[in-house]
Amino acid sequence: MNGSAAAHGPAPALEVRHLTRRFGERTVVDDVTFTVEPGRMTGFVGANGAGKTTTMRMVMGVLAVHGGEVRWGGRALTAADRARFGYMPEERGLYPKQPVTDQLTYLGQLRGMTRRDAQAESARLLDRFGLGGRRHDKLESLSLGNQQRVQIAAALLHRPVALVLDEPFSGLDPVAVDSMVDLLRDRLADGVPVIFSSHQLDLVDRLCDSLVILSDGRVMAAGPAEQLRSGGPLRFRLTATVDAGWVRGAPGVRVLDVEGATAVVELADDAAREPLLRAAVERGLREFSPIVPSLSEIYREALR
Ligand SMILES: Nc1ncnc2c1ncn2[C@@H]1O[C@H](COP(=O)(O)OP(=O)(O)OP(=O)(O)O)[C@@H](O)[C@H]1O
Repeated sequence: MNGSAAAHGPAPALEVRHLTRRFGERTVVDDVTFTVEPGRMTGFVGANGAGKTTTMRMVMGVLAVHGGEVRWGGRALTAADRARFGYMPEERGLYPKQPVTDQLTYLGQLRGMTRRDAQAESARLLDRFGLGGRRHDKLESLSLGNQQRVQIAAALLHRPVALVLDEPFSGLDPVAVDSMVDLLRDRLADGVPVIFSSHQLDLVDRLCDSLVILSDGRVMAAGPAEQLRSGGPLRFRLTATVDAGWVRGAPGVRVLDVEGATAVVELADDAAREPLLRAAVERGLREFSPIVPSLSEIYREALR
């Protein structure tokens, strides 16, 4: 298949380094650095206006860069590299009046596929989305969710070596999200780096291996999900045999919740763990378990 990651060996990481962009006097992307590792689904989150779309546009060469660079395979990303990327822009960009399969085939050919390959791959993708029967319909006659599926098919058609997806899940029902995720997982298994922006934190939590959190054009946190989770606050749930009110006096311990014999606490640092555990044992310890934060909690924490 033309341009497939498998045909070229595993894809390299996509590295965003000190990327900066201004509009007039305002710096809307400010020294942004993160890495999208091959085979990792990276969620790109941040409030409205944080700079996600602007960053993705610079990665894809749609918008000029005012500082920093994007690297691929250890060198500056080129237009030829980008042609092998899959991009789903915020402004979706397919033609409403054209039949679905015609425009997918055309796009595939633009990206170097043969007509036959492009037709076969668009048929396969449309089938995977349950749209096989609609392939000759005009795009505008499809529901918004189905139009979104076609947009995704357009980004995936040429088996891209990296995926940059701006809000790919918005407007999709849960079944459509799952079929899209299945397709993305196929690409991830080939070692393709995937970054997608989203406001749906529950989805990000469920799907992402890594996270980039942006606020006002700056990276607040970035890295593998497990690393961000372990770097979060030290929270524990502990249950003893007596009323848990006693934890309130424990040194280095902030009490988040007490209910009967159970308390949820946050430790100032790791040194507070041992004395707390000893005190709990003296009170008939039953449970002392770490609370692993969800990515959405990490997100909220990073933006505080
Ligand atoms: N062409 C432009 N001219 C002037 N300002 C712009 C332009 N494009 C974006 N901006 C501004 O840059 C900032 C970042 O916008 P951007 O669309 O990148 O944010 P975002 O994180 O993608 O937001 P959303 O989640 O709402 O899509 C915003 O304040 C926006 O108004």
